[in-house]
Amino acid sequence: MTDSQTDRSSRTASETAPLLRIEDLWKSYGDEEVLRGVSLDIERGDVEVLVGPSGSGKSTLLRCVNRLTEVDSGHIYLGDVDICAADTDPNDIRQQIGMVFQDINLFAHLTARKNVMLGLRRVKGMDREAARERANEELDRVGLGDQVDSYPAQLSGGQKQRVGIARALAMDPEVMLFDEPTSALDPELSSGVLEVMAQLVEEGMTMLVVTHEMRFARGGATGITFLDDGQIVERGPPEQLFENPEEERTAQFFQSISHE
Ligand SMILES: Nc1ncnc2c1ncn2[C@@H]1O[C@H](COP(=O)(O)OP(=O)(O)OP(=O)(O)O)[C@@H](O)[C@H]1O
Repeated sequence: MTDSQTDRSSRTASETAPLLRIEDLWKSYGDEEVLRGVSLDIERGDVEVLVGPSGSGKSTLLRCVNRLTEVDSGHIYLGDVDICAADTDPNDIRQQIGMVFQDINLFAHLTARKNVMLGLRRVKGMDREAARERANEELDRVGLGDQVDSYPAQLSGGQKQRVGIARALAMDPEVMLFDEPTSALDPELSSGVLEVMAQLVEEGMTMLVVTHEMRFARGGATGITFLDDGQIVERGPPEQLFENPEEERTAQFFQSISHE
């Protein structure tokens, strides 16, 4: 058993307040109700995988958690901070809740190290040397210790994605959000990214992940949330959703993706 698994199983009652609480979230675009009363508690060390059909609202939910999308109503708390409150600075939230997107948006004119250093310098206010050292450490953590001086054009898609992960980790986030981090990558390039994500699971990182990688969901998730038409249909441990779902819609969904 790893340390992180021990930590999860030995949590005491006083420590069980969720790290992230999503409460009755509603979001529409025009007439389309995309999130319809979503509530979800994520505890420290949880790895929650969001699955659901295309257009069910998975990305929108992640974007609300990172304040990239404003909610219509409902609340999201990180600890006791209301992320959605008008006086909460989105930039503070984005340091504490790192996000990795499907599209890899690195600065092309900066090396991997400088891409990671940018936030450390500008947001954390670190001096150049400290930021350089920290960037090296984070790139090492994602297996790119030998690529710190490479420019994005010299890196594979999977390596670029790992630079993006290192950049988010450098902010010391409490939670990491992943929005289909491997779906733009060929299978062989995905594996390095999935290995880094598995390593973060081992380290006990709290993660909310949208992915079609069902092997990661089965092996790495502490919970699976099945979202359909903007509502949570079922949530439970991976064994339940994969093997013994309570809801017919969940069973149909997992059957449909097993034929893909
Ligand atoms: N900025 C936007 N403006 C208008 N409609 C949007 C916007 N973002 C998302 N939508 C719509 O909201 C619905 C849910 O989109 P969302 O991307 O959250 O779904 P998803 O479950 O992540 O889908 P996918 O698996 O295809 O990425 C879709 O119908 C989408 O077209």
